[in-house]
Amino acid sequence: MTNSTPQVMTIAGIDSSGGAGMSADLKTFTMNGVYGANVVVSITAQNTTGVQSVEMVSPTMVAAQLKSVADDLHISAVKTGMLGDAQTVTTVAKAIQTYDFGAFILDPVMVAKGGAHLLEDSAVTAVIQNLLPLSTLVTPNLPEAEVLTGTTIQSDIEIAQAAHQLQQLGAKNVLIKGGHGDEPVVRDYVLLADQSAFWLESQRFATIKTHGTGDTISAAITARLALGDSLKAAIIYAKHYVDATIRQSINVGHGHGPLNHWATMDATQDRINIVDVQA
Ligand SMILES: Nc1ncnc2c1ncn2[C@@H]1O[C@H](COP(=O)(O)OP(=O)(O)OP(=O)(O)O)[C@@H](O)[C@H]1O
Ligand SMILES: Cc1ncc(CO)c(N)n1
Repeated sequence: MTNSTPQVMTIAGIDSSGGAGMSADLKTFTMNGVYGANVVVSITAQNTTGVQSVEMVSPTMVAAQLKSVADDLHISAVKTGMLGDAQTVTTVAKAIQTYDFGAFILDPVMVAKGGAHLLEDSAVTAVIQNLLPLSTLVTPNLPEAEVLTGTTIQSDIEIAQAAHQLQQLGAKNVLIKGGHGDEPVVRDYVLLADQSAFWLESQRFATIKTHGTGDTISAAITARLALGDSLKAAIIYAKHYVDATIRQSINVGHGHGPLNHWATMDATQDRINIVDVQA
């Protein structure tokens, strides 16, 4: 199907306040010039102060949505977000093996900014066994990288080791996000399939309005891959985009407010340092 509009898909939970999960993904897709399909695995009653309630969609219904999209659309990159439980994880893994959705970005969402658990503990093994080996790129934050590798990560060396371990578990490429913490410089670590590695460094923007940062960077990577970027270019672009959405902040809600998805990227070009390292 040549010349069709670039189409991507998010498989995720929906946040009623519109800032994280599927809503962040769709806003990012739209702002970055790709068409977004959406397979809903859970509904969350959520706002910028926390998650009040979660209801899972049945695995049968998740599978039906995936089939409907596969039967009609031409998806060239797919990302997953909140998956909730082991049954959903295995349902999604089966679909990714059955259909050709192109590059697969696995954002292993576990805990919301306010502390609510978005993945049952019993589902972590399912993610490791069923999804990591299928992933083009896995994008854990530091706590998620610790859970997936079963290690404690405190130093740069431990971050690099965790990235290697995630590759050994089957992920082709790894992005470990460093948004958590309060150091003045935010540092994300990237290990690519060819064993090249680099840090993406930016000044931490002093704000609590970071609802949906992880969803947004992984959605932007997904969009850029569908537009034809190399993975490295897509990751660097996405880092610039999420940086702009954080800095050009908007005022919504009373807690961890959402990002400005229509932020412009012109002023951010010099803000991200790319530091190559020996993997
Ligand atoms: N205060 C900040 N200033 C600048 N960049 C930030 C800030 N917080 C997060 N980032 C960047 O946002 C991106 C997402 O990182 P983060 O570690 O917050 O992901 P996450 O924990 O998965 O987010 P989520 O809350 O969506 O689960 C990374 O590129 C990170 O460097
Ligand atoms: C539904 C949903 N997915 C992902 C996240 C993480 O940002 C969240 N808070 N809510």
